[in-house]
Amino acid sequence: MTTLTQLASWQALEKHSTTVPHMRELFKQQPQRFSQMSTKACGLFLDYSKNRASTETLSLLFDLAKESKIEEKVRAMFAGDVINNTEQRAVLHTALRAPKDKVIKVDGVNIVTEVHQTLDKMEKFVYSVTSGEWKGFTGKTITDVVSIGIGGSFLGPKIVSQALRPYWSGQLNCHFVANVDGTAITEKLKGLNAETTLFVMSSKSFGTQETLTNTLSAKEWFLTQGAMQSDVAKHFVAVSSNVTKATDFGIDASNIFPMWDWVGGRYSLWSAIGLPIALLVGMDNFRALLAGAHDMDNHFANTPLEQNMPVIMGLFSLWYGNFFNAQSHVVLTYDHYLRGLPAYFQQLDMESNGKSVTLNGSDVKYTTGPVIWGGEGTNGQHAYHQLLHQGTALIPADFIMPLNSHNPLGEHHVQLASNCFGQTQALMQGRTFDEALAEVRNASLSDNEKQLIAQHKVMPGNKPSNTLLMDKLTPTTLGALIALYEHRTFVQGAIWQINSFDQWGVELGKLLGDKVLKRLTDSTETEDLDTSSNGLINLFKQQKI
Ligand SMILES: O=P(O)(O)OC[C@H]1O[C@](O)(CO)[C@@H](O)[C@@H]1O
Repeated sequence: MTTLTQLASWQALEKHSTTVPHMRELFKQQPQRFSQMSTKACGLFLDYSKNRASTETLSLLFDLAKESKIEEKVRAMFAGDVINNTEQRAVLHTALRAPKDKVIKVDGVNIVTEVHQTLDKMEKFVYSVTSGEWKGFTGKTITDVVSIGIGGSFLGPKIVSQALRPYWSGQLNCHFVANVDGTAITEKLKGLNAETTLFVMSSKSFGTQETLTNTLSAKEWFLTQGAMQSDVAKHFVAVSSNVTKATDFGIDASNIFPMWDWVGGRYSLWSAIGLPIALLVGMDNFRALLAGAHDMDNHFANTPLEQNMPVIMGLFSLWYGNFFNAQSHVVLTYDHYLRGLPAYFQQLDMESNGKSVTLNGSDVKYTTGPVIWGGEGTNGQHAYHQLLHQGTALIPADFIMPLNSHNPLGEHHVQLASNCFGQTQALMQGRTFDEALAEVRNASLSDNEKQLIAQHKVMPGNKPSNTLLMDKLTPTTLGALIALYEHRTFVQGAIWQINSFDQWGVELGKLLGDKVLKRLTDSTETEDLDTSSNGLINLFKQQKI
């Protein structure tokens, strides 16, 4: 494998990076920049004109994608090749949204058939619960769902349910529990009625401490509310690839929804892990979510690199990380329903591309995944946007906004849009010293004071952003949007020559946590670790400082 930094396109980009003019200049030089640097796919519109890129930049970035054999790597993923080389697994979240007639084989079995069998099982279950056919242990209809899971088995269902709030059928309410902190489950259970509560336990491995502990506590609570052990089957269902462990745990075999090794946790909301979503919005809307993602899969797999949205977005993020030392990337959603999306993209990208070893085991010699963070516009404008505009760090931004609101209330949406577009403009053009001085010209200040104020008002601009628009937030556009970010993550990982589909760093945390747990629960003083760990463990045992 040729080292990434030895590629001709990489070296050309390195040289070129020092020559790209300020974006103000680029907009002057290229009058058609907006139409030339925007694209539409799967109900999404991407304006990428506010990036530090000339036509030459773009062509060099696409050269890098070609030299990195992106198209070949995309084909390998879709075909089910074992691209997760450290776990010897195929990576086929795309199969979860493939139509019924598609054939994708893993170990000789057409997994699309299994996927659709599971979707049908979900459909029956969702109907049974929402129609009131499914009864709790005292014969009452289910009103509340408590979804227990963590990581990918939590964040996807939670964020998508939140985003699709306008599509909730209204029969059910859903509560999500992830943290092992007993406060989380205690607070969720307050006010719930065991007779009308259904627990969905989501764990691919069925071995995750937080989820097992929370489920046990939920079961204990359930049994203290007048229910018997034999009632558990009416109130506990599980989603897992480990059916044996789930049945051993006491979940009725008929209440277990399967998932598979070829789906990574952070890519699993499209599987039965999405059951809480389907319970809330109904199966038609869940299938629409899958259809939107499938549309983006087709776009990604079949569109030339130059018009390929995930490729374009992936390349730009890499451009700033590797050639301008950007260490983080901000996602700003101008829609209250999408307020959780930055956290979802954070997990997706940072768990995937937070790697420092290449596929063949050598240390990477370049920056890989950035810190992904963000929040809801306009709130962030009155907080951390200050640093985006005038801080010393370069932080590329994605602005995401539906053109039509689900709640068209007076002037709210037009004001929201003006803020969104205004921010991207301000980031791009900044404010020069002369402009700042002109603004304070008439202030009753001395010349020196005016100069000083103007100096503080200077904004360098040239801060890159993408703007993603959609007509309206629907299950379909949301599916396409999330799949877009999944593929953007793939593009970057593929260019960096890393495995975006394992998570050994997280696994080590789990392992050490288990070892510490043993020490915390035995009665002897801990002396065999480093002095800090010994000290902290022993303080915990004493239960006072
Ligand atoms: O679904 P499981 O097996 O309980 O795992 C939960 C999460 O734990 C991780 O393995 C690491 O935290 C995630 O990738 C995964 O989504």
